[in-house]
Amino acid sequence: MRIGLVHKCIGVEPKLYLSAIYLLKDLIQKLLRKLSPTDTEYQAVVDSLDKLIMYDITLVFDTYIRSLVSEIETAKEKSEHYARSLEEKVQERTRQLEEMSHTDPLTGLLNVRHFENIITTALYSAQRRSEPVTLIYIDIDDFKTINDMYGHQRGDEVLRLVANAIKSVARAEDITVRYGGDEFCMLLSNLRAEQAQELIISRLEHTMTKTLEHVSLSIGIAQTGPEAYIDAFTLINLADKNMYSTKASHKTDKQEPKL
Ligand SMILES: Nc1nc2c(ncn2[C@@H]2O[C@H](COP(=O)(O)OP(=O)(O)OP(=O)(O)O)[C@@H](O)[C@H]2O)c(=O)[nH]1
Repeated sequence: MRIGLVHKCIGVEPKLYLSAIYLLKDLIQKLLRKLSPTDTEYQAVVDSLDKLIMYDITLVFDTYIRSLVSEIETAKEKSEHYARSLEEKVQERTRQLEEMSHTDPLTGLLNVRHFENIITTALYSAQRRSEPVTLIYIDIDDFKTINDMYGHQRGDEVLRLVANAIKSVARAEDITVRYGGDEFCMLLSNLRAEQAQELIISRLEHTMTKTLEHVSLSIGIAQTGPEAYIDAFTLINLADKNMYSTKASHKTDKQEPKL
């Protein structure tokens, strides 16, 4: 008995199979006609032959169709799998692009554009919870001289090292930003200025002495809340102003940065 799957595998089309089997039936009928002694006997054998051929056709077509259905299902599964992996890739790429658009490529800290988008929301959240927020403004002293004396590449390395020091002292909930060329900000949630001095700034200065001993930072600090709140712009300006006071005091005993 022929099996549809085999027909399919060897590429026999259903119409070819049908024409072959009808040709065979015709030949057998002609032979039976000659061999049968009576019409009744001939008709009985032809009826049996018809049933046998019908059985064969049914079997062949059943297996043929089943094999086609299974092929379609496999193709469907493959295309669904492809669509799923494509969707995952698009999602991952979108996440990466979003992260890139929020991040400063040199230091990996948040960029100023994204910071300006999120600081107001952060302050509103703190106000809703009646929590203090402290902003630290950091500027590298004489960074231009570092570039001039040691080259732009070394300057970039210093920026990365300062950023790493900032990241290493920040808590998970803090926002760390490259604010401009050699300027950085840290927005510290639920922390007062005195606590920030103790917990963050002193640790940052300690880390700096270990990694970049002769590079000094000017740091300004400003707090808002929990009694009254100022807006983001005023908070940044206040910390910046305080940073400049520190810088002015650093300028009085100025030394060249050594790397
Ligand atoms: N290597 C490097 N330099 C940069 C980058 N962005 C800005 N700068 C340089 O940073 C320098 C900042 O110089 P200033 O604003 O004069 O600051 P400063 O020399 O630190 O002086 P003070 O702030 O007064 O201590 C400029 O010379 C910029 O060209 C950067 O991505 N990489």
